[in-house]
Amino acid sequence: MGSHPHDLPMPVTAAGREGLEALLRAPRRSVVALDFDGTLADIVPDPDQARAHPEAVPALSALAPEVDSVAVVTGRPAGVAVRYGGFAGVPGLEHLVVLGHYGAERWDAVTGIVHAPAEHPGVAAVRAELPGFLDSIGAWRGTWIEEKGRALAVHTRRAEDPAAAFAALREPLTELAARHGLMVEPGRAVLELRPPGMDKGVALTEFLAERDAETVLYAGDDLGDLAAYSAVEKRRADGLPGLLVCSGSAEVPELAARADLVLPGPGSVATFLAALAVALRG
Ligand SMILES: O=P(O)(O)OC[C@H]1O[C@H](O[C@H]2O[C@H](CO)[C@@H](O)[C@H](O)[C@H]2O)[C@H](O)[C@@H](O)[C@@H]1O
Repeated sequence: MGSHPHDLPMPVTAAGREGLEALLRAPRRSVVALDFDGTLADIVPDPDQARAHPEAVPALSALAPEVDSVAVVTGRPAGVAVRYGGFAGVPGLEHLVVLGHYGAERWDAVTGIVHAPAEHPGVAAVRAELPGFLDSIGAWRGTWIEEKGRALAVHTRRAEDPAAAFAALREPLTELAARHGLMVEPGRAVLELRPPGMDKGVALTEFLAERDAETVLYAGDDLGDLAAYSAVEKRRADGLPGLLVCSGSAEVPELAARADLVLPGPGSVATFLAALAVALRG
């Protein structure tokens, strides 16, 4: 990987280099949008123990005043991401926005309020059926259900063979979800049953339109981030610059293959964001 004049790592694609140049040239027209788990927070076996990397919030609070806005775009409930990220009341992050549940929920630091739609009725039905359903198809030891309020996630990271459990559960859970008007969102050793109609691409596109942004930097690590990648690629096809950053892992090669810049995990993402803040401050 080459180095940029501002001591920033050089994106490997021409489109990515254009995106970074545009961000450096016009930061006030730029949005920085980031996924939470795996990008700002290291992956851990228990989702309740996930926290922002110690360098992530200081980097974001240095960067946010230099750009139009910073948004966290996550599959987590917005309030959970705010808590686990430690995002509330941080100097520099007074205008942070957290788009939770793949954009169905929104928390604004300015108000401290989460806006959310009514719960999809299929979630209650799946909640009632899921434990028995998993038993009936032969529970994989170590799989467990995360209660997400507006969705339910079946985790396989703690199973004896996480990849085999994921593969075996994917089709039956997709059928269960479809019976109740839900969809399955696959992720890193997780299959989430959630309402359709929103994804990170829609959420990001709407946020960029709201901000009238010219340039976007999007960083993610998981399959759910591919929709946001597609949104940035579509904007680039329309002549609007963007930079796609991947918080890399062996678990999700699909994202690295489409990224302009692959960084080895949340610690490196935080270092990159801090360097970007320094470069923008001149
Ligand atoms: O969109 P994200 O911010 O990346 O959230 C997606 C899912 O993240 C969580 O699961 C992932 O992180 C866990 C903690 O590190 C890990 O144990 C799990 O294997 C990962 O898939 C969260 O629990 C899910 O609800 C989110 O959908």
